[in-house]
Amino acid sequence: MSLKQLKVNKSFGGLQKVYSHDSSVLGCTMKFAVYLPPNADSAKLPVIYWLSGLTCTEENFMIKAGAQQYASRHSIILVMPDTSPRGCKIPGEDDSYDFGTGAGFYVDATEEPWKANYNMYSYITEELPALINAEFPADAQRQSIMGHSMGGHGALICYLKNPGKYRSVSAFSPICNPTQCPWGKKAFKGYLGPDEESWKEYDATCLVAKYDGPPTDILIDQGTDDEFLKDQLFPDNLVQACKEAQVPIVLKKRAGYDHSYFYIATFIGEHIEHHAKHLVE
Ligand SMILES: N[C@@H](CCC(=O)N[C@@H](CSC=O)C(=O)NCC(=O)O)C(=O)O
Repeated sequence: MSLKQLKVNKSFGGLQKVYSHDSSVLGCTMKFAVYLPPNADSAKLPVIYWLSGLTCTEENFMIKAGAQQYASRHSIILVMPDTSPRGCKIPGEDDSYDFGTGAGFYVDATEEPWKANYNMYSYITEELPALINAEFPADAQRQSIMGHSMGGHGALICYLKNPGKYRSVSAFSPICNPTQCPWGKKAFKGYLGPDEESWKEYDATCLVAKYDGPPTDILIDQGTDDEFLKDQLFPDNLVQACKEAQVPIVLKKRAGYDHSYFYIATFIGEHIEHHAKHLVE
């Protein structure tokens, strides 16, 4: 799979690395970051996948969240992929911050000219884990997923569409009901076409009604001063849908916090602890 190490830095006794590889489902070269805790050469370890938001690369969470100290403490591998294919030379791919490059929305596109490359759902749930499990000391039976904003939406749909595949899910300020907000409508129309029924397959608030997996608490974190809360995120819609479907969910509201990585860094330790409860036996 042409895995190439680009960077390595020692961090909290472990190694923070960046790799590139050729992705067959995305048809381009992709980068991802991986944090290997101190004991990564002596045992198969659990993994948490982190999905970033709009405009991010594999770098934002790696350098801003301060997650390595908690992953080191709990002996968990962190995997931090990029947020879209890059450099595919699709007309318009770099025209806006919320569609195309940096905005893959974790769907498998069905529309031209995106469908040959914009298959982030398959990349995150299939191709990347296969690579991680083959090349790193990862325990394929112990994986969880979390993310932020567009990546929080990604984490929720990957969890809900694959009962049992991920032991736990959490999200910071996720786009909870993308079929109803401007970011989601733009992305889904572009990647999935005009049939709004097909969009529901990638909307957490719509998917909970069908969820029949383990009844693990979904953990949602939301700052009350988030600049995108009112128009884009709609956490209360997801909570209501979970209540109706009897899917357990915990929504933590954080007074005064915004949408930034300063907020994520404040609470990432709690999220990794939440996942550790499900991953570390
Ligand atoms: N175009 C805006 C919005 C960009 C932005 O805020 N991106 C967030 C994620 S938003 C939802 O997915 C982000 O994580 N940015 C990277 C960072 O390091 O903060 C703008 O540019 O302001």
